Parts: sequence; C-alpha cells; structure tokens
Amino acid sequence: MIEIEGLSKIYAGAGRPALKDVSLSVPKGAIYGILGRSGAGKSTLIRCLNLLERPTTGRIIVNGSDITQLDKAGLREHRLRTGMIFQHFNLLHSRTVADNVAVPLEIAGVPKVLRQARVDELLYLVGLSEKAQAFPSQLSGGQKQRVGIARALAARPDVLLCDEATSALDPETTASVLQLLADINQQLKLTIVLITHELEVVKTLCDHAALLENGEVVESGRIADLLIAPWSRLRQALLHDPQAERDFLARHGFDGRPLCVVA
Ligand SMILES: Nc1ncnc2c1ncn2[C@@H]1O[C@H](COP(=O)(O)OP(=O)(O)OP(=O)(O)O)[C@@H](O)[C@H]1O
Repeated sequence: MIEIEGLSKIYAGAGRPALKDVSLSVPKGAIYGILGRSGAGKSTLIRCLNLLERPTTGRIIVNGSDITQLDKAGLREHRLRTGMIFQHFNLLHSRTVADNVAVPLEIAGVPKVLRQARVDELLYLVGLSEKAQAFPSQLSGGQKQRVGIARALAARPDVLLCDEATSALDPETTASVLQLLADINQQLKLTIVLITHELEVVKTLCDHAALLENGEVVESGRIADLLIAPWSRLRQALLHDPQAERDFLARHGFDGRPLCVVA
C-alpha cells in the first residue's frame, strides 16, 4: 500500500543526511513500527509520508501514485487521507473537544449538520462522548490523545501516522491508547505507521517493524519473520524480556516451543 523507494533527505546546512536510501514496504492494514535511537531519522521519515518534509530524492508510492509528484490539490487530498497523531497531541486549546475533532471536516468542506454527526460518532469510538464540550485543558493526557485520534480519523483516512504517540503518557494510559489503536486497526482496516523508541510499543501493537540507524534501515519486515532470523537485532531486543516472551511469540504464530534457528 505504501512503497518507499530510495528515499533520502538532506536538510539545508546539515553535515550528514537525515535519511539515506530508505526503502520500505508497508502492506495495507499493517501496524508498522519504525524504531531507532534519537536522531536516527524516524521523525523525518514519518513526516515525509505526508510531505510535511520534502524528500531530497526517492519516491513514496501510496495506492499506486507517487505522492512526491502530486500537485497542490492532490497533496491536499492526500493529507486528508492520511491522519496523524503527535506526542504532545497538538490540540487547539481555545476549541472544545468536539470542535477540535471537527477541524479536518471543516477543511474538507463537510456541511455543519454532517460534521456534527461524524464528530458524535468519532467521540463514541474513542470513548469520549461525555467530554464533547470540554476544553483540552480539562482532559488527562490519555483523553487528549484520544481526541487526537478522533481528529485524525475524522476524514476517514486510509493511513494513520503516529509520532511517538504514547511517549508522554504513563504506562497504564499507554496500554489503553495502544489497545484503542489496535481496535481501530481491526475495525476500520486502517494501516498504521508509528514511530517509537519504546520496544514495548512494538511488542504490544506491531506486526511489522523497521530499525533505523543513522538514517539507514538496518532491518525491516514482518515481525514473525524477524523472530526466526538469527541475525536480527530486533529479534534479540524483542525477546530480551523472558516474562513477556511467551505471549509475544504466541501472538506472532509461534506455539511456545523454543524457536528453531537455522544458522
Ligand atoms: N529541520 C531540521 N534541520 C536540520 N536538521 C534536522 C532537522 N530535523 C532533523 N534534523 C536532523 O536530522 C537527523 C534525524 O532527525 P529526526 O528528528 O528525524 O530523528 P529521530 O529519530 O526522530 O530523533 P528523536 O527520536 O530524537 O525525535 C538528526 O541528525 C537531526 O539533527
């Protein structure tokens, strides 16, 4: 569904490229985690997917068309079809919860009466119906992120981009937001691309992952495949915690016996 081909990004005045020849394939309906240390290029990569950053070279094919070649109208349409949520939520503080969720619908020119119905539906989906008239300052971090998710889904996107969406949340709230993302992926058949430096997020949620280092992809693919690749650094990292290991392996189709590794 998303094919990233030979993507590079060099910021003006930067000593080294932020992304170097990145190629990745994100299947429709996947939950794809991009992992890497600070400065590895994760944010740059995800921001290229809705052209908040322009790649220096390379192509990004979404549903068959190269988004780097879109004209202004095409780009506007693409951005409506690509929801995004952020670490610090990016809500408008002078607007109510309902009015925040309505923003993409206003941009898309949806009439007010239809906007209202869609906002109600979205707030129900994220469990915040009773907070419609609250302001962001009256919400917890987890509730703010739920508003962010509702807003990102308003224009019925095909893809949801998540930029460190749970980094500002405590572990319990993180777990409930990750569960909501998993439910949305299932219910809406939405493709999710998320960046994180937390292995736990990848463990809990993702079926695909890529590891970035110094702007380059060092490994990528289905987690079930990475788990049987002896060379995989993600495999080593993901299986590090013995307690969570059994559940995690079961989720990826292994039956609890030790993995048979062929050297
Ligand atoms: N606007 C910019 N101008 C110049 N250099 C930038 C800009 N944004 C990012 N960089 C550089 O590009 C590289 C990749 O940054 P990026 O923010 O994509 O990494 P990251 O993996 O998301 O890091 P973090 O986890 O700390 O957010 C870094 O060396 C960073 O300093």
